[in-house]
Amino acid sequence: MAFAPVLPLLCWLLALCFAPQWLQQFPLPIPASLYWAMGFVALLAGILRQWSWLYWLAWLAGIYLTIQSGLQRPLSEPGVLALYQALPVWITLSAIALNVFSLPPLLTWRGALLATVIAFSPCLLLFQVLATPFSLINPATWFPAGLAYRHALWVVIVAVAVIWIAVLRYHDSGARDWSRFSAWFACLAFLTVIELPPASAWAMLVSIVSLLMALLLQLLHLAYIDELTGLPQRRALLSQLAHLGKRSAVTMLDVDHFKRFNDTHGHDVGDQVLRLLGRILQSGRGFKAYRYGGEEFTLVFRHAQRDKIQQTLDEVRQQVADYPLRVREAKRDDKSRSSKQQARKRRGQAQAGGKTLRITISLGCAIRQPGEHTEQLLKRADEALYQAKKAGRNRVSMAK
Ligand SMILES: Nc1nc2c(ncn2[C@@H]2O[C@H](COP(=O)(O)OP(=O)(O)OP(=O)(O)O)[C@@H](O)[C@H]2O)c(=O)[nH]1
Repeated sequence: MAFAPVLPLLCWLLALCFAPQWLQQFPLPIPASLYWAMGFVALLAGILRQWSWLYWLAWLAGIYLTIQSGLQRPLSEPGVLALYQALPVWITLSAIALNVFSLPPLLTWRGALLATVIAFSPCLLLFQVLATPFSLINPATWFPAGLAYRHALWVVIVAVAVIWIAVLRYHDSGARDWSRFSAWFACLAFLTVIELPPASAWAMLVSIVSLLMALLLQLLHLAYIDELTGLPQRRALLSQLAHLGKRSAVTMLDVDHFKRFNDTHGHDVGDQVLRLLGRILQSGRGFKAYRYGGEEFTLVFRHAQRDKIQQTLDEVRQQVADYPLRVREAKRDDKSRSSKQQARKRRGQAQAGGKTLRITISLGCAIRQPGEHTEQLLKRADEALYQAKKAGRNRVSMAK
């Protein structure tokens, strides 16, 4: 899913390679409608409080404005070539800066000023066109014009893209970061096919759609993914249960003595345990895991093979029990154990020497019976979990 925002870029590049005439014939509503499209995405991002998108939309709008005002003329005109050759440098440096530096909240004077500067700074390059005699830089004198320049540009695009992709893969980046990569790539790719009439509109469209896709995926993420464990949360579970097949099973899973664990080691270490569980369950095979709420998780199986399910659940239980959890925790004395104030103070603290802890989980599983409603199925799984707790914890209990 993280790569989805790159798809519009790939489609456009494929069309550029294999059907450029189709791109030229396709009636694109330009240029004002693209500003409207940017405005729409900006409005959506604002409503969803995803401010970082607004910086990138300001960046895109500035580039488009500069292209529309300065590059819709023959490259042979004085200054136009200089603008054409300075623009990729600006696009790349500003995109890197937007990615690397932490941006202030947009609704502060610093944020608003920065967004304005981002939007209008490429227009400064227009001075290369509008006031050639006063231009301070003239990249046209740095590189030879023509085909050699295009080839050099492609070499630079590919080199930067390879490094960028490596960084995104290394950080396991999400759709948001891939959409920004896509927008940067589209803007630069446009400069290599500048003579195709609607190329700038296509590049902008690709960039806007990439940013929009990432925004919608972010929305989906906020609605369905639990921030702490990275697992889908109860809302996602309920929509999955609505389409549960006849042959299926549900397991409720709960960390043993988690309250005591929290009280002893602090809320931060408790969170660490939930994160670890999230990782283990996410990598589990044969089921889909959800965070039901608190320290409870739900596993959904899409088959009803009792022995296989029991074996899988036992493996998960054993994997958790065997996992040595390395934590750094605060030192504390016995008195503070009972003090709520101290416990609150310890939240957010993770100091002193490291320690290895072990946790266990209990699991209760119910296999769906013919005609059984999912609420009833969940209830039976919950009862089985209760049985597992009652029988001494760290075990799997299968409902009858
Ligand atoms: N650290 C952390 N603790 C949480 C979170 N959500 C719920 N909890 C804690 O989980 C604990 C749940 O405790 P209980 O439901 O009493 O059950 P338990 O201590 O696990 O005992 P048994 O289930 O009987 O083994 C409470 O102390 C909650 O504060 C969370 O997101 N992070």
